[in-house]
Amino acid sequence: MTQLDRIRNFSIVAHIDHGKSTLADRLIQMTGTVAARDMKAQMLDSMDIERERGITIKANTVRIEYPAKDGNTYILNLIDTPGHVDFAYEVSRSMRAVEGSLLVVDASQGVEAQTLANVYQAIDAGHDIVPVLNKVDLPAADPERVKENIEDVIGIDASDAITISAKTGLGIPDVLEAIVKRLPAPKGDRDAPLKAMLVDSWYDAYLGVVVMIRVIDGVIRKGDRVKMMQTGAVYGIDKLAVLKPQMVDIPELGPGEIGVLTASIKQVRDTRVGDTITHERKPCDAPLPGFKPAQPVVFCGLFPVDANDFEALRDAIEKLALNDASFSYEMETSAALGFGFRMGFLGLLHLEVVRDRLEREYDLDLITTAPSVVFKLHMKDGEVRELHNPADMPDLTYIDHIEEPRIKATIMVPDEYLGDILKLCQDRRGIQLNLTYAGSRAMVEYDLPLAEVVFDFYDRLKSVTKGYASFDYQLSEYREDNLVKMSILVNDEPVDALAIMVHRDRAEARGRVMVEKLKELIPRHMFKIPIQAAIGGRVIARETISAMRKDVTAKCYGGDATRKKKLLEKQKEGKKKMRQFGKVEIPQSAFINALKMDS
Ligand SMILES: Nc1nc2c(ncn2[C@@H]2O[C@H](COP(=O)(O)OP(=O)(O)OP(=O)(O)O)[C@@H](O)[C@H]2O)c(=O)[nH]1
Repeated sequence: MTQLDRIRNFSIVAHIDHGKSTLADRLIQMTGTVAARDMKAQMLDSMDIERERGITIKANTVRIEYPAKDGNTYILNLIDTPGHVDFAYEVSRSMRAVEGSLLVVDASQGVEAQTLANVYQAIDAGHDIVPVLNKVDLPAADPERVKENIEDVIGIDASDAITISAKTGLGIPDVLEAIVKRLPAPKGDRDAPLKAMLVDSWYDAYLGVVVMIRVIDGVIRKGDRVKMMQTGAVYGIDKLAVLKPQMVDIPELGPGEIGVLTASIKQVRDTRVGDTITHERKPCDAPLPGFKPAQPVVFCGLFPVDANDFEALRDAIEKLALNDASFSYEMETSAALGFGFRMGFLGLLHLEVVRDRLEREYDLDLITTAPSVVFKLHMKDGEVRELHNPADMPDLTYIDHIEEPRIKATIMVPDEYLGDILKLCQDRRGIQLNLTYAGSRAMVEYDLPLAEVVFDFYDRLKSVTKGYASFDYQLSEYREDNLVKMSILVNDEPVDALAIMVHRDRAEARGRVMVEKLKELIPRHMFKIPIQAAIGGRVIARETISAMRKDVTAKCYGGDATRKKKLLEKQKEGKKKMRQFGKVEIPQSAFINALKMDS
């Protein structure tokens, strides 16, 4: 048995909440990789937000040593992958670094949209797949039905699926044996020139940039001088380690192995995921086929509520960018909001995570403008421009036509909610592509404009189906449509942060909803405030907030001074979350809430 024969590299693919992290924790625990006293629930979800929200964002990895029943000790490298649609690109890149997958399906639920999307990525990457039915401790678990479901919907053999409960530990030894028996060992040539794949990289406060690699051929050692084939940069390796999951130094990594290195790399942006690492002196012939870099698809403006916080915001964004190369940012000025940043994200969840971190970890109060997709403006002079911000929309007379990104969405939903889903998709300008059934669940595919999905589609989908629908999407193409910019005027002043691109046929309805919402969201002032939605110079919807005296202490007759003080303080507190537009104060929450559609 060679060294390679004792290695297994794998990932776990699952729909969100089907128990991937719990299973990973169990595998770590049962092999004694982490001493029981150091075991925290969800070992691999290292970021606070991840733990709080229970989602895995950054792919992590762990090396497990497992003494198998055949008497050999195997090295099992698990790469953890995120489950949410926004992070599909992270899934695809980690998949290329391993040979097999455990497909975890909740035995009380069955296959969901992200199970499908993730397992297809594993199949594309050429993986061998071991189906694992989790949560069999639940009374609603029906492993036999879910086996059939896997065979029907995914089309792989599930007859020897392993039934487990990651919660109680039932069946975990079978999973470990199956990894060794049913997944292939990696291939590679120790004597060939070094060829390693850059799988991931992140910023560590003590070590600087840490790079995760998978060695394909050759051997990498501490002190080696290596070259990144795509960027051409050369580095000396300072540290070589494996993750257990904490770093443990190791003198070398051979073919099939997964580990991390540090090499005085300044920022994560200097590393390209998918790049090939080789020796400077004796390089390999050809790099590995590249990865597609992550492309931001959702853009929005982020502005500090307090203009004095601009420098603090810049600082915070630069710090976050050290660790997350997947969002883009550039400075933006808005007539209404002052200085801020236009930022690009992989999806809405990504946007929320980044905004949350800025607010929480850096103690900033932020205004988020309407999320927008990238429109392509075909100008009359033949130029094609990308529009990241509706506020930058040029005069219509220069534009020949506008294209918008479309997606192919897959939605899985219990029968009884199908009608609601079809209506929701129809309302969002969807075109139905396909409708199939697996048992009492329907799988429907829609062609939808991304712009109609980025905002609150996912929330709506969850609420109309009481959480039972699952959803996944892929970008498909850019297509022409009748799109216009709708402006919102508050007290006759256009508020650029509320401008959106809409389909002309929907403009009136959207405009009406927005002005009605704003009427509720903007508090009364001492004067009348007209709120209008307009396309070009034409007003398409209008509401008016009537005037009011706003002496909040007026009702406190007599001398209750503390009560009066409290009220004034409360009002001051409220002010911090307001933004001044001309004479009108608009609460921070209005910017997002005005855009929510109730259809
Ligand atoms: N009853 C029961 N609950 C389980 C089992 N495995 C996991 N859970 C629970 O299911 C929920 C989701 O589990 P996670 O391990 O966080 O799911 P995940 O797939 O890693 O989710 P993401 O990290 O968000 O992708 C948690 O509340 C777990 O405690 C099980 O075998 N039985």
